[in-house]
Amino acid sequence: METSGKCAVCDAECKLKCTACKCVSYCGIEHQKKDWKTHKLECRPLEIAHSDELGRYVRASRDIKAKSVIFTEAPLIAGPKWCMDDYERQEPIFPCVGCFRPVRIGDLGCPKCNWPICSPTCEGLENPQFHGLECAVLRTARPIQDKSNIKSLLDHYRSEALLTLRCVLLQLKYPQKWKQLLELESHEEDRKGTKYFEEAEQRIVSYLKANYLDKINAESLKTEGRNLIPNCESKDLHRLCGIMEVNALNVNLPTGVEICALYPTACLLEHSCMPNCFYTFDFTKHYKITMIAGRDIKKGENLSIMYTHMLWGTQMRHEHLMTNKYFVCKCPRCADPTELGTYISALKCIGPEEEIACGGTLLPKDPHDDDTEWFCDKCPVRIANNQVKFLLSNIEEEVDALMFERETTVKQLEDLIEKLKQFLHPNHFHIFSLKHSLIQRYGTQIGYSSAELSEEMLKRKIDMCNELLSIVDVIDPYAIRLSLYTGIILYELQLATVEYEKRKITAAKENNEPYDYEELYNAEGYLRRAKCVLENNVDIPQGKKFIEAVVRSSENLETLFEQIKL
Ligand SMILES: C[S@@+](CC[C@H](N)C(=O)[O-])C[C@H]1O[C@@H](n2cnc3c(N)ncnc32)[C@H](O)[C@@H]1O
Repeated sequence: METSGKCAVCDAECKLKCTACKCVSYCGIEHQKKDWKTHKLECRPLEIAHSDELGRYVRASRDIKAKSVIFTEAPLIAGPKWCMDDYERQEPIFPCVGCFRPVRIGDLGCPKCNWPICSPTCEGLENPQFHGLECAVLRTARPIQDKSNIKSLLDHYRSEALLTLRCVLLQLKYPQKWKQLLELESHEEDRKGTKYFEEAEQRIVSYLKANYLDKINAESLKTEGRNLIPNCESKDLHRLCGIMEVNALNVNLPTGVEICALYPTACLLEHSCMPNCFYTFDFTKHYKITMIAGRDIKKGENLSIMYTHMLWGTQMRHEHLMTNKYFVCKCPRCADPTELGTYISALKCIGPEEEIACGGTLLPKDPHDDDTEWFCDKCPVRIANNQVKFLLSNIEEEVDALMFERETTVKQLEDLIEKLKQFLHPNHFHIFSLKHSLIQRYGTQIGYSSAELSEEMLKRKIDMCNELLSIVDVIDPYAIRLSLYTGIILYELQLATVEYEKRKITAAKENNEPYDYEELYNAEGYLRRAKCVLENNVDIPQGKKFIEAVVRSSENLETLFEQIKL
């Protein structure tokens, strides 16, 4: 492909580009060879393109093999979570301004600005990409009067405003990063008047201006005749909030703290409900992101990640993408009322008359339309979307209440599943999450240990695992996004299968009958697959825990095989 540019070696106008990444130009083969040692470190199998529908997007510039690293990059900026719920704002735990380690607000403060820190020797305090620059701004605020009042402390030290401040300050020391940041999509016009805009106004924009930025600039205007920090009018700060809303990736640290980061290339990947890439973060190297191919990707294919939750139904995903990212996803799953035959959003029809259930399934006519009708595939029943929404919001409350309980019991989960089956398709995402919890309790909860489970219960667990597997295999066939969920299902399926088979082995021995190994070989296969899909989760505590459990189960199964063969 030929496009004009300047030679990376001699700066001459030229038309040849590196054929692999198409990002760097050369005047000829000689200079390309000369530059290869440097360029190969950043030569990436991608190119950035533009369309009216997507804005900028990224596509593969050559075939990419599954599981290969597509690129690694450092963030433009990282900071504490910028968009919080009310309950999060009341938490007295604060991410250290230097390194995000969780600390108690009011305990220890930065020696210069007094914002919460983990230790006066924390490395991030001097680092301009973390607290180094902002410290000079934060110390200009009036000191807090009542340090014993947690509420005033939380209002004075607003961690949610720091990322916006860090973005603004980028221009002072990192002009190239600032330029890249401003090139990111902000949907600033679409945001105006939304509740997110209003919230950002109250919690971030007016707070930063009133307490820090306006004062600093008024002072510098007086003494130096210029704004010390340019581009920090309300509209500029709102644009930055828009950039964060549309692009920021959440980074869940092993400490449980959630932070947000913006990346120059990773933030350009488009959304798909069936993405072909996934990413991991390096917590030791300042939150570098690594983008990995989730499956084989063909040259010319767009690279995609998932911006929303894969286990939500289309209407919830649609609402999230519309209100936070301002677009309608047109992927095959979103366009199909059955969601690729999984029926993950489907309801049960109660029939035209209350007493006679028709056994049919209710589906939305147009999953994207807020006024859509839901129709039954067996009888003439039609339901308005508002009614469905009302039913689902009540169900969601009930499911959440149970899931957030400290010790949810098997009985509670079984009862709620039975109750919800009257209204929801058995594959519905609410039932999916309850069943996913339940399979992990069969075999572990007091009174339900493996040995205590009846044959019928073991069978039920096996069936449930297979049902869940059949859903994830359709919506995430390469376990790109649901790898942990899938790994857990496979692990639990194997546990129940082995326990069931052990009993069959004992019975076969007692009756002097031959034993058929098939199911045990299947269990071996579940473990192999679990190991493979969990690979992506080595860096997260829950993933690590399950990988270790899978390894232990493999050893146990090997021992069992040896014992039977004796
Ligand atoms: C994280 S940004 C991606 C980069 C962006 N296209 C740009 O030009 O900077 C997200 C925005 O890209 C667009 N986008 C991403 N995926 C899309 C999709 N599947 N369909 C339509 N627009 C999409 C939307 O405007 C969305 O708000």
